[in-house]
Amino acid sequence: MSAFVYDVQQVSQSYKKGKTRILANEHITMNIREGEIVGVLGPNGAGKSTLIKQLVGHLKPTEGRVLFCGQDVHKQTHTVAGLVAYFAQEPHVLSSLRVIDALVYTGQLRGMSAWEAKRQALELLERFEMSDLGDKLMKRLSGGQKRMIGIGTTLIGRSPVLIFDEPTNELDPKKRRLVWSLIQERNREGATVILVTHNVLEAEQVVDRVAVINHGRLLALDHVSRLKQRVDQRLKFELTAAYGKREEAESVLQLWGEVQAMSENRLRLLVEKEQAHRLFDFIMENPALPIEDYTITPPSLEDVYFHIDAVAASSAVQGQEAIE
Ligand SMILES: Nc1ncnc2c1ncn2[C@@H]1O[C@H](COP(=O)(O)OP(=O)(O)OP(=O)(O)O)[C@@H](O)[C@H]1O
Repeated sequence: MSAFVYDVQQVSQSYKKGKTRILANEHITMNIREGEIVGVLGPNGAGKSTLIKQLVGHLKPTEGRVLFCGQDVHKQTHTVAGLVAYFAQEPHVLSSLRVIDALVYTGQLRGMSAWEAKRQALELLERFEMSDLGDKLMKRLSGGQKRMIGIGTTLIGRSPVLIFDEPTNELDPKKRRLVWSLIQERNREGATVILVTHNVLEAEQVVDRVAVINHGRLLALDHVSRLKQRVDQRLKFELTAAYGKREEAESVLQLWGEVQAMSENRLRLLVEKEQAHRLFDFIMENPALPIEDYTITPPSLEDVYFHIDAVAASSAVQGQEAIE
């Protein structure tokens, strides 16, 4: 058994579009270890889904190769299909089935008995609070309900590797939270998880490592905490100015650091760490300041995302390689 579940080696993919070719990914090299949750982030059209399709064997890379447990994905497509459950971005093909059958048949395709597949299907419907929809046709479900059943078909059968392409799109906050906790639950039971998401703030609570992709290139792959060390280490104070007093608050705060206006009465102040306690004292000792409240926020994965993107954009201008 290889140390890596996936070993992506110098993978590139070009699509033919009329007479031109689109380079969707370019020399991507990365690996996924057993038991981790890896998030794949990047803007629209960055090449995330292309990478996922290469991992599951739906696309054969134009260059390079993808190894699954040490062997080329394309030399063992049946094994990969049996071990990797994939939630695709596009609606799946089960639309003429009843909800319960979509789940049970998928479970049986993964080698479960009809009885066990039905048991797991009913359990999932209950977790989703969708037990009353079991007999409904898939095509009669709402967009979010369809997505939940799609997630159910990925989870049923307890595959050792789960790949989700934007699992929480279109879901209400309660369902999104449920999906993230189900993903973590399966991971605790041993599943390796790879997920593409635009929901950076929610993903931050769940993922171990993050791959940032843009223009088909891997810009970063690291643990969230290590990536955070790359961003601005100044503390971020978010302040609300008293009504109509934003400019007054701004002029006082400018003495302490860089002030950014976030909205009509919201300000962001970036302060060097060693200055922070003095700023606290200053606010406490001056109750007449036109500031209603404030919070301190540490760097988030979203800050990391924007930082990496900005560095890559300026490197591209300088014609310089941005990968570490
Ligand atoms: N089948 C295809 N034929 C031609 N071009 C394609 C095809 N699929 C994707 N592309 C192009 O390849 C690039 C990468 O697309 P991809 O779907 O991998 O991006 P993505 O990061 O998943 O985007 P999104 O977040 O919008 O889903 C884009 O420029 C896209 O237009």
